[in-house]
Amino acid sequence: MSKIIYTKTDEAPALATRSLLPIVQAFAKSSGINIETKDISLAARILAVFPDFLNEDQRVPNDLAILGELVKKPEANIVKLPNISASVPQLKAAIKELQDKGFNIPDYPNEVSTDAEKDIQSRYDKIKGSAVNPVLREGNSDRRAPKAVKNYAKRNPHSMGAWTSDSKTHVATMSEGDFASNEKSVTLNDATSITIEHIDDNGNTTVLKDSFALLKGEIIDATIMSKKALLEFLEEQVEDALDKGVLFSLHMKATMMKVSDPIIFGHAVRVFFKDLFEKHGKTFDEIGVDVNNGFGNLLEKLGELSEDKREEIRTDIRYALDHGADLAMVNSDKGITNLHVPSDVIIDASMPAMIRTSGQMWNADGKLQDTKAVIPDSSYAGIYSATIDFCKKNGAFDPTTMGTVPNVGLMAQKAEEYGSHDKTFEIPSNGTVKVIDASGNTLLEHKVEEGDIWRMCQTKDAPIQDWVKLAVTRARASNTPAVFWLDENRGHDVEIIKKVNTYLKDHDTSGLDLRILTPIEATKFTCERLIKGQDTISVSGNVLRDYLTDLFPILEVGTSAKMLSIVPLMNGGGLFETGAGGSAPKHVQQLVEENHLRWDSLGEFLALAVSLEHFSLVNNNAKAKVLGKTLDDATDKLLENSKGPSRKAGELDNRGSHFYIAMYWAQELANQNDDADLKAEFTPIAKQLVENENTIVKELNDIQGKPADIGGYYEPNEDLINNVMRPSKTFNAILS
Ligand SMILES: NC(=O)C1=CN([C@@H]2O[C@H](COP(=O)(O)OP(=O)(O)OC[C@H]3O[C@@H](n4cnc5c(N)ncnc54)[C@H](OP(=O)(O)O)[C@@H]3O)[C@@H](O)[C@H]2O)C=CC1
Ligand SMILES: O=C(O)CCC(=O)C(=O)O
Ligand SMILES: [Mg+2]
Repeated sequence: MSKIIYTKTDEAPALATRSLLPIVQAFAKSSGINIETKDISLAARILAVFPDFLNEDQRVPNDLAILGELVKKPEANIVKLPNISASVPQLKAAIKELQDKGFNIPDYPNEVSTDAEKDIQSRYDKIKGSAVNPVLREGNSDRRAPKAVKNYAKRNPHSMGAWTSDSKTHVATMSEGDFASNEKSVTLNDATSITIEHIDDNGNTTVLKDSFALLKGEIIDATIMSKKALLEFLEEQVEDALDKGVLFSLHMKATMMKVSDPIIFGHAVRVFFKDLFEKHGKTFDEIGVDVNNGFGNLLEKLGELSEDKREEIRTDIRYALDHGADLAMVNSDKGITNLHVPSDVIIDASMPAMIRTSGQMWNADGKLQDTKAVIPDSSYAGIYSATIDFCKKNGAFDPTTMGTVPNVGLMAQKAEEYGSHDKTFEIPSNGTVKVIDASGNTLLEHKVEEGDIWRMCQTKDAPIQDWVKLAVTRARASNTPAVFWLDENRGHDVEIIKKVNTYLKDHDTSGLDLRILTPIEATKFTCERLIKGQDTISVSGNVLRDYLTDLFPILEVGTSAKMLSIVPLMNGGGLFETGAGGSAPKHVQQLVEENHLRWDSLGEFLALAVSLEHFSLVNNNAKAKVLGKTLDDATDKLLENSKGPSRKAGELDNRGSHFYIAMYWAQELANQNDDADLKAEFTPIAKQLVENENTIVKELNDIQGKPADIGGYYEPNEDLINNVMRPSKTFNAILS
């Protein structure tokens, strides 16, 4: 039987689910719509791959693998909430919590020698980083701000920091030796299989990756980040930040780019703390410091040293922080810097947040300061420098008048960089890396040096065709100009441009304004239009999809969580992502401290409405259509009446906002005339909800202000979390 799958994830969205899902299930039940959950939380994903370490009753199914199969089938209808893309520190914390709860799973091995350790590490490495989204995304992405959201932001603009032309904020990026400069790309005329080999200067060959299949028409590209060039660049930037009196701030995507970016992150930590590593490097090696997992790893490991040694090193760290360039802070009260944990500052969200705040970040004194945003690879850094230049010239964007930038993103089947981690290698010695096809021809070749990062990406042809089609469809449906953000100076983009030009001919493009511009030109073009209130669709590859769907939404509507984020699956199913934002760990902290959840489930409301509509089409279920339409109308009403969560304890929070969506939804169902059964069912429910509005809201607000116990972070206790998230007896009684 067909159903809607609602994903159980982590942190704030998972908390919200405990409150929202019972409402949705109650509303959908009489229409024959089954809403089932699949648990893809970090904790569940860990438990799922270690059945051999667990008691029978502790084992859980591998829900992610099940969904990974489902997305390839036409019946797929999945509402996907944001989940943790775990950095190593997060992974270790989750393992520890599960172990403390009696799950006998192994530690994350820091170093591996035995086969057993290798096996454990490889299981954990599959869970690490962005391990969920790439599995589910069997389609391209269509993200936009719904009209109601845009209108709400125009009427209730979020704060925007002012920009002046004398701001010292800037983006620093490499001009040579980086991924962008070294990229080579080819399109395959025929299907083949390839191996990746490293041949050292003495002629010894190591297979980096065994033979794997490629499809006809697939684009592959390979490139390197030169370690030498990177270190030189980082050293210059640390010095320049000190000279200019701006904050040094590194912006990476260590979660998605889970092999390359932690390595780059580690280099940045070592360069920033150069004297410290020169003086104590040997000690750090002895205690197994691995700053690819952030400077926090070093601080943690200091615990293994004698008190004297530890104090000596701490003194040197303080000296380095006091006399070096100022570091951007994640939490100045707690002394957590930009370099502490690779998952604390994630470029897609961190750069727009900075641009929204006058180009400033927090310094060690908790004050805002101009910033040097260090983005080593220059492939996409230009979009941020162009935006910053635009703000310096024109001032901050004005949410009350600016246009909107929907995105059509090439994402399906692990397209481009975001699918590259199983083909990314830190090179052990000088030599050559070759991609060799089944007939022994070398398709791509790079000279490499010890420490360089070599990587290869794949982009299949069918997703590109689907993406071009989606772009034309969106441009037509919204009558909006669409720009392909592609750079004719990059190897990979040249191959994509050829295909775009070919596949555009498959569609009726008459009267449409379609262009291909480099990312920098596209940024300027889009920004010029934005301030005139004009809309422009960005049609982009996978990385820019990620960057642009945080950048513009955060400027336009304050957060990407309010975006409609649809993934039309290539085999006919639907994946409905909620927003484009993450899972906001700060929100859980606030709930635990003062029982207030400021998570806004707007993204969930929007996703559910489209999921219901999709369900009605696929299953010929007219009631589902009515439910979807009325949910959308209820969402409009919620926005109109400002019933989103506040940020302060004692005021309406996530749970209160869910009460209002239920009340408005019931009212819309009572008022519609398309389905008499639903009208009859929901008329008395709407009445009860309205009559009890004050009681329920009071019940939901009165419990706030005190700590809330949910019995865990990664694996909360089901009873506790349900009690915390469903505290209104009156509301629960009406729902049941
Ligand atoms: N699709 C996915 O599965 C994604 C997962 N992630 C994961 O999420 C985690 C956090 O990522 P991060 O980059 O910090 O980005 P987030 O999007 O979680 O957070 C940035 C800020 O945006 C605001 N925000 C985001 N969503 C909401 C919401 N629904 N309601 C209210 N405010 C919201 C919060 O601001 P404020 O605190 O001011 O209220 C938050 O601190 C990481 O583990 C990351 O891997 C990240 C992106 C996408
Ligand atoms: O999967 C992830 O880690 C992040 C995804 C993301 O940021 C996005 O899709 O916008
Ligand atoms: Mg993103």
